[in-house]
Amino acid sequence: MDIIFYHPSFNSDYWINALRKAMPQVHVRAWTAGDNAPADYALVWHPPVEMLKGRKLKGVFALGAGVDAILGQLSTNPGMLADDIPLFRLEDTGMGSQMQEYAVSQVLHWFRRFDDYQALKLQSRWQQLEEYEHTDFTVGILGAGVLGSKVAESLLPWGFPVRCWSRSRKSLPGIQSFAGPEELGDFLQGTRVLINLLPNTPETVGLINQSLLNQLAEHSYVMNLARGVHVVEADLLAALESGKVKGAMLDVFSHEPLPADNPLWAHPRVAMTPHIAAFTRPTEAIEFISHTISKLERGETVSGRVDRVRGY
Ligand SMILES: NC(=O)C1=CN([C@@H]2O[C@H](COP(=O)(O)OP(=O)(O)OC[C@H]3O[C@@H](n4cnc5c(N)ncnc54)[C@H](OP(=O)(O)O)[C@@H]3O)[C@@H](O)[C@H]2O)C=CC1
Ligand SMILES: O=C(O)C(=O)CO
Repeated sequence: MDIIFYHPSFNSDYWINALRKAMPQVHVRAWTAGDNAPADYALVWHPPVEMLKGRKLKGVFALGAGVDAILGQLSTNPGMLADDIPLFRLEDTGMGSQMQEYAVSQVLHWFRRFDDYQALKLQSRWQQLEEYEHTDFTVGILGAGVLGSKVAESLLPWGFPVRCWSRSRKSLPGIQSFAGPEELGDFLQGTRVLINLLPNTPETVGLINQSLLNQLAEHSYVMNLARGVHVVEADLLAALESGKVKGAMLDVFSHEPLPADNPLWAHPRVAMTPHIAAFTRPTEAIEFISHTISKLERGETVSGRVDRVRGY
């Protein structure tokens, strides 16, 4: 069996060696331009079209959780991957716990008013503020998939009311589930902290806009951990100006790196990180991929297959 590997920024030698160790019976090679030799599987992130075009593969693995980039490539280059070649993505593989750390630390930061205390500190002011109540700090998570459900679970032990919104109804202990567009309004009403973990699809682009933000609780907080295109930046800035939204924590942006003249950089109530909420962890990712390939080779059912029509 042959596997080809391409990632624009990962250390290919490291990955190839680790893949060979995990699957000693398999020939793994880094794909380079002009390599048209046959392969059974491709492991990719932002692959050049020519890498996949015309290949008769048994499967393609995206080396991340989101498949918006590769599906975007496919929509402009339909011949890049035949419809019958399955596309897989990484499910958790160590990203869940990273998302939990990010979300819990930021929710606690807002809940304990460290943002307000930092602002006071910058004015050299010693002032004790009124405490927030857990009951006024409902956390609502957009997306209750692999990562959203893990984030939801991690917030429960801290005493926050937690709810999630997804396409299908969930049954997660202690978490209120809202499903579909008809229940979005009820989900937003009373949500104080909104965490986004939706995939980037035609239905979710621009979802976090003026209309959605207006439905949140007063002095709410927005955390975007999914994709920049989910948020209409001008609407978020307006909601911050009006005070409807008190603070935002953004990991992802419509244009990455965020251009130097973007007003989000200078906004005092916007915190940001450069798309680091969750990294692909090689050990866990390779375990997932090798396990999935073994099952596919045995004709068994696997999880992680992307529904290309649905978009995630
Ligand atoms: N910032 C970063 O470093 C990283 C960001 N990400 C982003 O996180 C996203 C989520 O990852 P993951 O949890 O693994 O994805 P999943 O596919 O497991 O979960 C997606 C969730 O979104 C819900 N959903 C999708 N479309 C809609 C819709 N139209 N209306 C309502 N709910 C919808 C799904 O509902 P249902 O369950 O009913 O299908 C599901 O609950 C990725 O797509 C990626 O963009 C991922 C890793 C790192
Ligand atoms: O896995 C993903 O989708 C990512 O965004 C990793 O940065």
